[in-house]
Amino acid sequence: MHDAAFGYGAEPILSALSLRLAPGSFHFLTGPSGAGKTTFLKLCYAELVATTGAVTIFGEDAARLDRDKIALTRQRIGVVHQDCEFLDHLPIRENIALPLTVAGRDSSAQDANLDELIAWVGLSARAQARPPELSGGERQRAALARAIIMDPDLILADEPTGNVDWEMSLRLLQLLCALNKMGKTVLIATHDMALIRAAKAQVQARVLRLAGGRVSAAGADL
Ligand SMILES: Nc1ncnc2c1ncn2[C@@H]1O[C@H](COP(=O)(O)OP(=O)(O)OP(=O)(O)O)[C@@H](O)[C@H]1O
Repeated sequence: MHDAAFGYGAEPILSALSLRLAPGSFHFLTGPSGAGKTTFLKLCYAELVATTGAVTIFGEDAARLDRDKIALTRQRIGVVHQDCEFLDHLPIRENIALPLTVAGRDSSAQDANLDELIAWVGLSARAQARPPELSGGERQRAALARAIIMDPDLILADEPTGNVDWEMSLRLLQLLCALNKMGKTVLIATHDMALIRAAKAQVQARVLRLAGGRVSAAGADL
């Protein structure tokens, strides 16, 4: 991001954003409620376009991406939304496979990979359950599996541990740390300072703080 700003109306929510998420890095994004964390993630996903300045995603100016390029770019980004929504009439296994279908890939040809991923997030026994039958922690793990089914380079997670207990938070964190160790860039928006402390024992995590529309960090990568 280079001197990027964004506002939903005339007032900027975010301004003077100049930072780089290096490939393979692990960042937390913190800040009070309403500071703009979700908005920041949406800029990283090209769901919103900077009002001024530039947001560059995988070397491309997000403001100049056409529809096809946006779709291709998003295939390289896995998003875990704050309120992980699913299609309630489909089993969780099919929900996790949905991005493959949307991208026109033959999900049946990737059955083994899909089952391996479902096992990796610990949901094999729940694969045929419908989303409303899952616990909060199971839903979060399903949302993570769906976010990484396309093998993205960048993972954006918005309060991924917001609705789960501490044990499940640690489990989700371990999955995200493992993905980072596989080379994926990870950005997690969270209020949870204990989670950040726990991550620092596992990966080289940097913390970005959003306040007053500006981002600051202790790390050298700003
Ligand atoms: N679609 C929208 N239209 C107008 N204003 C919005 C919209 N989405 C968010 N906002 C406003 O932008 C500001 C930042 O919202 P955002 O959701 O990015 O904050 P946040 O830091 O993620 O908050 P939280 O921690 O509560 O999830 C808030 O004042 C919010 O009301």
